[in-house]
This record gives sequence, structure tokens and C-alpha cells, in this order.
Amino acid sequence: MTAPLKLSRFYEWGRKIVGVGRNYRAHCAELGNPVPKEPVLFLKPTTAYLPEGKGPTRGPPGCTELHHEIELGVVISGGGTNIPEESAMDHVGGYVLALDMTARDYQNIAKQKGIPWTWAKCFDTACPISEFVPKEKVHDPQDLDMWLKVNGEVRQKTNTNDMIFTVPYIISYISKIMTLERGDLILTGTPMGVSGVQPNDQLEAEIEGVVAMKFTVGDKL
Ligand SMILES: CC(=O)CC(=O)C(=O)O
Ligand SMILES: [Mg+2]
Repeated sequence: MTAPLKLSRFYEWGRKIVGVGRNYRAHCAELGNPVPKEPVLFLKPTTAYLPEGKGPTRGPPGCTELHHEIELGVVISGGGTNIPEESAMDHVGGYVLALDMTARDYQNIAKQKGIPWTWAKCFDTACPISEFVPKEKVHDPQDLDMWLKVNGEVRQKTNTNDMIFTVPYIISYISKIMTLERGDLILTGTPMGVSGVQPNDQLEAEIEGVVAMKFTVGDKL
């Protein structure tokens, strides 16, 4: 008999990673992007997963501007299509602290050319994650203090109540376009303060009182 799949190991299941972009006003402003009227969505492949302790995060070949983006990650426990916002939280199994590592140089090129963000967002190790936090340990996902330091210096700091689109809204919105499945991860967008990192930089991040993690930046892939 095979062992039951544990939700805490969701990153081994091969389910999708859905990214939400531009979900904090100050972050839209710092990159000169308009504040969206609807969530901006993109996908990352599951080969981007990098659980803590499994090595460094690395930019794609030729990348000259690798940025950190700290984000609250929402892990789906019960799938569905056309999920109503009112019951969306019933589909959440837990959370992770995540980094949506982004090759900003490639993203800027993609924006200019009007082509997808694949080189910018989808490279191996582009999604470092903390250990899984069961839903019961988070009182309110819309009231979490989180921060990221590079070599001990705070670069990003926010409370998730600054999100433009809330977790239930995002779940409902995504599920109108694609079926959400048990084990999917949603990255809910990054706050202000994204900045470039270099090989050997030490990244430290925390959702205060909930979970913390550390990663090193490695050489390019
Ligand atoms: C500009 C971006 O990279 C969008 C994004 O991922 C975000 O978190 O915002
Ligand atoms: Mg992001």
C-alpha cells in the first residue's frame, strides 16, 4: 500500500504554481506599472520549487538583474472551478512563505516586446519556499507582518492587509479561468522593496510569529 500524500509535501505533487502580480500599490509604483483593475496572473513550473535547505536560488543564464520578491503563498487543499469568494477559504489547506525570484532584466525585455514572462519567472530554483504552515496556525491571512533581509539589511517589509486583492478574491478569480487542484500554490504578490541580489548574498525572510526561512544566492544556472 502506498503512503497517503501529505499536503505538507505539496511541492512534490507536480501541481501548478499560480503567480499574482502587481498586488501591492507601492510595488506597482516602484516599477512604474499601473495599478491593475483585475489580478495579473502568470504560471511558474513546479521545477521552480526550491524548499529550504535544498541549495541556492540561481538566476537563468545571462541574467544580470535577479530580484527577490517576498510573497505569502497559499496552498490549496480542496480543488474546484468557479469557487465563490464567500467559500474560497474552505479550499485553503495552509500557507508558505515564498520568494517569487524574478529576472528583472528579462522581464523588462518581455514587457517591451509584449511576450510572456517565461525567462523572467520560470527558471529552476525561481520559487524558494519555507516549510508548510497549516491553515489553523494563521488567524488571518490578511493581517500578517512579513519582511525580507539581504545580508542582514531589511529590503521588504509589509503587512498583508496592503494587498489590493484579498486571498479569497484571488482564489475565486483564478478558479474562473483554471480549475484549482489540491496541492496547487498561489503566490499572492510582492510588496515594495524588490531589489537585485548577487551570488553569495544571504536572504532571510519571515512571516512574523509564523514561519521563517533562509536561502543563499548561487551562481547563474
Ligand atoms: C512585476 C512582477 O514581477 C509582478 C509580480 O510578480 C509581483 O509580485 O508583483
Ligand atoms: Mg511576484
